[in-house]
Amino acid sequence: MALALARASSFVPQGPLRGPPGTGARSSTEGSADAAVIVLKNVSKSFRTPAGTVPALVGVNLHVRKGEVFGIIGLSGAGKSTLIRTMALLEQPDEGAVYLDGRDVTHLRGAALRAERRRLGMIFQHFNLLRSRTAAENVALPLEIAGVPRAQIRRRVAELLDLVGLGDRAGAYPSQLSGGQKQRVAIARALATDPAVLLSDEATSALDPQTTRSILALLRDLGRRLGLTIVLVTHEMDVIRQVCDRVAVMEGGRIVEEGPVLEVFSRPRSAVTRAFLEDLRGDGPLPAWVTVNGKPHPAGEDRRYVHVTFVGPTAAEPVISRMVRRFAVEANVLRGKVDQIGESPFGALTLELRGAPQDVARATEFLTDQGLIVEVLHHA
Ligand SMILES: Nc1ncnc2c1ncn2[C@@H]1O[C@H](COP(=O)(O)OP(=O)(O)OP(=O)(O)O)[C@@H](O)[C@H]1O
Repeated sequence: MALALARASSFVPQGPLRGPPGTGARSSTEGSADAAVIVLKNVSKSFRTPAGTVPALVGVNLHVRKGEVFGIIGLSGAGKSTLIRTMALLEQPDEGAVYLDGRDVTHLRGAALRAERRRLGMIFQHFNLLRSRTAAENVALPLEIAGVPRAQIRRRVAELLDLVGLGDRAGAYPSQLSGGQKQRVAIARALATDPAVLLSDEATSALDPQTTRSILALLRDLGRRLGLTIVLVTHEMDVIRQVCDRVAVMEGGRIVEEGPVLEVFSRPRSAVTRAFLEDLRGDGPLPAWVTVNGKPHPAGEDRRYVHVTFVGPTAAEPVISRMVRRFAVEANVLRGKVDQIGESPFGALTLELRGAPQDVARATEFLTDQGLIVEVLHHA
């Protein structure tokens, strides 16, 4: 790709990567390969409303590493938009500090603030394109504001539109483009000033599932090709599943859980994370047809209900059939999901195991020994 987005350092100062100051985070090693690009340290933010003060962020600590896709998920009102707007330097915290490439950018103003913002591209749920401008003119806008010469703008806009697969729609107005195409234009515009970080606030929430997949694949691809760091806010765990490396779960302005996506999906700790994952993990309450008043039936028989999660290589092994052959148990699959998290296989099954208690217990142990994550749901 001609663009190969040769980092346009002429108008975007590239600061040295330094470790974030004293967060206690794993990435605080000076100059390490996974140095944090964005660090938030004890960030709090409230809004005053006629009804009183609304705490939107409460003591938030997090670090986003260079080159990763970092997801932020939460229910409506959890504080996600306020958090990403704080990262985009569009909101200033009441307390705490924000670091970009190791520099404290919490209280910048004027030209210094504008220069840092150019390092942070942002895309939105409703695209925010100017209707009176063509796709090319929308992409050109940040370059015009940055004072880039006309000929250079023309070249770069063409490259950016090619990069997002819209080279042939340069002259189209937003009203002539589909939702997915509009978001592609918005992505090209966000990349125009060659940011280090792309911040996405519910960028796929207005799109159908197929278009969502193509936009997420584009973001993932751009992240890899350009060495971009991507932070995305969503209320859909499926978006996190498809594209993120790590995830933070928010509730009531706080981060209640954070970790690599595979780990959080395999062993969710908080109730809100579990609720988000119920469909993907298939581990809600037992189906009504195996329960009476929430208890398994028929009582008195030797049955155990287990939820097993397979991740990585174990997902490809016939572990359940081996268990049935080896132990005097029968296994009834009550529900299940087999899918992928990023590029790793992931499976989750709820099983009813029938047999003598000692056989059922040994079979359950076997599943754990084979590397599956096993939760016993009910023991009749
Ligand atoms: N400008 C504002 N003025 C007053 N209150 C605000 C403002 N922005 C956010 N809030 C409040 O702060 C809290 C967090 O809002 P925020 O928009 O960050 O949450 P969210 O997780 O992004 O929600 P949603 O998914 O609905 O957008 C909410 O109670 C919200 O009403």
